[in-house]
Amino acid sequence: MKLVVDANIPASEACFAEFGDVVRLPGREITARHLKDADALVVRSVTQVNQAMLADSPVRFVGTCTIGTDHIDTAYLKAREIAFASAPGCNAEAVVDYVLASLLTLAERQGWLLTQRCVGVVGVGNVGSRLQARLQALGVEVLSCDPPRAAQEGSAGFEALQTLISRCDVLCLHTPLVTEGPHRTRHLLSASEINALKPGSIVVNAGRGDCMDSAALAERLTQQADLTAVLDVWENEPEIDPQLHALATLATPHVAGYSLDGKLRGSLMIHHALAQHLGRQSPLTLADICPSPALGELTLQQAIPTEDALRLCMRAVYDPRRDHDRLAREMQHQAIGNAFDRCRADYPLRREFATLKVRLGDDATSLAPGLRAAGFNVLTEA
Ligand SMILES: NC(=O)c1ccc[n+]([C@@H]2O[C@H](COP(=O)([O-])OP(=O)(O)OC[C@H]3O[C@@H](n4cnc5c(N)ncnc54)[C@H](O)[C@@H]3O)[C@@H](O)[C@H]2O)c1
Ligand SMILES: O=C(O)[C@H](O)[C@H](O)COP(=O)(O)O
Repeated sequence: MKLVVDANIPASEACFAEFGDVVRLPGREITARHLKDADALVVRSVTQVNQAMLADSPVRFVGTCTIGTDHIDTAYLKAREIAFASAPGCNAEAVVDYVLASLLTLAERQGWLLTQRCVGVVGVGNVGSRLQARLQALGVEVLSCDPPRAAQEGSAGFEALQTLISRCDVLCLHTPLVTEGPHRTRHLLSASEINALKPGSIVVNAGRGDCMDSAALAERLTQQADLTAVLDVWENEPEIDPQLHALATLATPHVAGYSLDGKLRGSLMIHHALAQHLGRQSPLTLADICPSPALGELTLQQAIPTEDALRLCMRAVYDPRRDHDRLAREMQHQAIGNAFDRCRADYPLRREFATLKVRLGDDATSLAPGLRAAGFNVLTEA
């Protein structure tokens, strides 16, 4: 059996070599030519998997080690009866870490407290629901918008997008790219929504770049300069708009979900899906392929303001300014697309908040609820 696997998938040997010969290729370079004698294809989000790719191929299984599936023509796979699996939720915790870390960074820079802000979450799925839960546990007011869920489950607990736009200080987009049907998300935030955002508000996009009209956002940021933009995803990746890049306060190269834990969960979920497709059972677990974190534990001995403690612990694990700075630096030395992809391919090791044990001394136990709410693994002396 021959498997073509994106070279940016970690643990591909541990997860896929037992099934056959693994050919690793850069995801953007995989073409129909490579699949002429392949039985399985395992990708991430940068490989377009469609009829052009698979028409002349014997591939019977396609897996994507990602949450998003907009790069896969699932209707074509279904018509050809090619098995398909994705990795829902694999990196959702990492995206929530990214959003919390970005907001805590802006709070420090702009002089406000997270608990003073109302946050709108658009798209309350694996990512959005976890974000909502962590923010609410921290005492932050959250308004949620998810029309597909509201249609299925009833409208209680969900608001209209316009309500979030008019009431929230922070608007976080966590929608998939949906181009057809009643709940399309392409340019969900178009010029009219972007222009209606409250002056001084923050807009975060860690869903898909196409969910927001980049030109309209660039226009508002240029003309009024009264918004703060945190952008991890972009229209036309990797050839992102340099003007919008320069206007965003935090601008990262689609790495919100790039924790090692999240990527490995994605590899593992597709490993199990392929095993099942082949009628096998596999005992492989995350613990088998995921190393212990470099920083396992830290101790806080004195109570300090909660959000300072959150920043301290967060920065011991992940600081989004590092990803912002690196993209800006790489863009000075090479073409934008190369810079964007290089930052993703050579991504430094990053772990999730939950991997850090935070030990609290007797004088710091009041910090326990806030640190737990933010996702850290809190240990108290008692
Ligand atoms: N930046 C990153 O690194 C990164 C990482 C993971 C996921 N993502 C993106 O984030 C998206 C969301 O991830 P998820 O795991 O929460 O997916 P999910 O499928 O679990 O949840 C998506 C939610 O969006 C809702 N939704 C769909 N259309 C909507 C609309 N028009 N308005 C409001 N809500 C709508 C759905 O009902 C669903 O609840 C993914 O599809 C992916 O594109 C990005
Ligand atoms: O959909 C997802 O899971 C995320 O967007 C993921 O982080 C994409 O990563 P990539 O496939 O581009 O490496």
